[in-house]
Amino acid sequence: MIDVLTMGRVGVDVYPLQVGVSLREVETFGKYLGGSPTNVAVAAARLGERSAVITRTGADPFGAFVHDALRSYGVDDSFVTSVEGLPTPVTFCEIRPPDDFPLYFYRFPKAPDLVIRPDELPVSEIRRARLFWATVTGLSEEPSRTAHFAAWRARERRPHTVLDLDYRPVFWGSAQDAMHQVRKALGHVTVAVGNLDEVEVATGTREPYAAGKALLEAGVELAVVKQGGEGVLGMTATETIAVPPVEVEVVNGLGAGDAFGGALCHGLLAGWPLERTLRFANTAGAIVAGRLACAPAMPTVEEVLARG
Ligand SMILES: Nc1ncnc2c1ncn2[C@@H]1O[C@H](COP(=O)(O)OP(=O)(O)O)[C@@H](O)[C@H]1O
Ligand SMILES: O=C(O)C[C@@H](O)[C@H](O)C(=O)COP(=O)(O)O
Repeated sequence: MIDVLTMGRVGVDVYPLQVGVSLREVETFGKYLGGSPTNVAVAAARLGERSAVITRTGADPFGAFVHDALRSYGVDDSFVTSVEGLPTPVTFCEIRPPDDFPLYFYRFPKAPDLVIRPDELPVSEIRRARLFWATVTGLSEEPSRTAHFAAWRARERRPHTVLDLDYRPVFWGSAQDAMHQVRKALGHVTVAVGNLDEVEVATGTREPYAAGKALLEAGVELAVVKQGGEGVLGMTATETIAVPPVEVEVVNGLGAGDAFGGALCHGLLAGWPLERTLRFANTAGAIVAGRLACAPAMPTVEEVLARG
C-alpha cells in the first residue's frame, strides 16, 4: 500500500550554481528533479514513507531524467506517463538570500502535468493511499482540474487528504479564478497547508490566526499556515499551536515548503501530536532553506532529529 500519494506538477529545476547574481550573469547550473508535489513525494520517501506521484512529463530526455531521479529517491514512478508533443517543463530561479528567490517557469505551450486526465487516474490507489496530497496549481487548467475533482470524489474525503494551497500567480488568469477553485476544493480535503500569500488567496486574509480559522470553517480538520522565517501555525477545532522558527543561515528558501510538506505527511501518518508534527516539519523546512537544491536536499529522520 502507498503511504503518500501526490499528484500534480513535475519539472526539472535548473538552478544557478552562483549565488546572488541574476540569470543574466549566471555561468553554470545544476539540474535537479522539481515540481512541488513531486518534491513532497521525495521528501516523504527520504523520511521512510512509501511514496508515489501521479504526473506527466514530455516524451523527451528530461522526461527520462524525471523517471531516473524518482527511482533514485525511492519514489514509485508507475503513475508517471508521457505526453507526445509537449516538452518536460524546466524551472530556473535566482538565488538571492536571505529572502529573494524568484522562479522562472518554462511550461510552454502547456505543461504535460496539466494534461493529467480523469479517465487515466489510478483510482483504487487514490482511494487506498494512507495520505493523498494535491496542489492548487493542478486546478489552474483542464483536463487536470477535472482530474483533481475526480480524484477527490474517489477519495471521499478520507483522512488524510491534503490540499497544498500552492498558488503561483503566473499559472492563473486572476487571483479571483484561483480563489474560486480553492474554495470548491476545500470541501473535499481534511488538511490545508499554505504560506501567507496562499492562505490570503484561499481566505481573503493573511493574518495567520484569522486565515487558520477561515480554513477550518471551510471544512478542513487541520489548517497549517507556513510563515517562512517566522515559523508555523497549526489549528484544529480544539488546538492552536504556533511553533517558532529553527534558526538557519538561508542559502535557498525554495524547497523549504516541500520539505515541510513531506515532514507533515510523516507526522500525520505516525499519529504524532500536532505540536510534535509541526516542530518536526518546521525543522525539515529550515534544513532545506539552508541548502541549495530542493529534491536532493530533503533530510532524513536522523538529520531532522539532530537539528530539532
Ligand atoms: N528562513 C527560514 N528560517 C527558518 N525556517 C524556515 C525559513 N524559511 C522556511 N522555513 C521553514 O520552512 C517552512 C516553509 O517555508 P515557507 O517559505 O513558509 O513555505 P513555501 O516555501 O511554501 O513558501 C516554514 O514554515 C518554516 O518551517
Ligand atoms: O514547484 C516547482 O515547480 C518548482 C520547484 O521544483 C521548486 O523547487 C520550488 O519552488 C519548491 O517550492 P517550495 O517548496 O514551495 O518553496
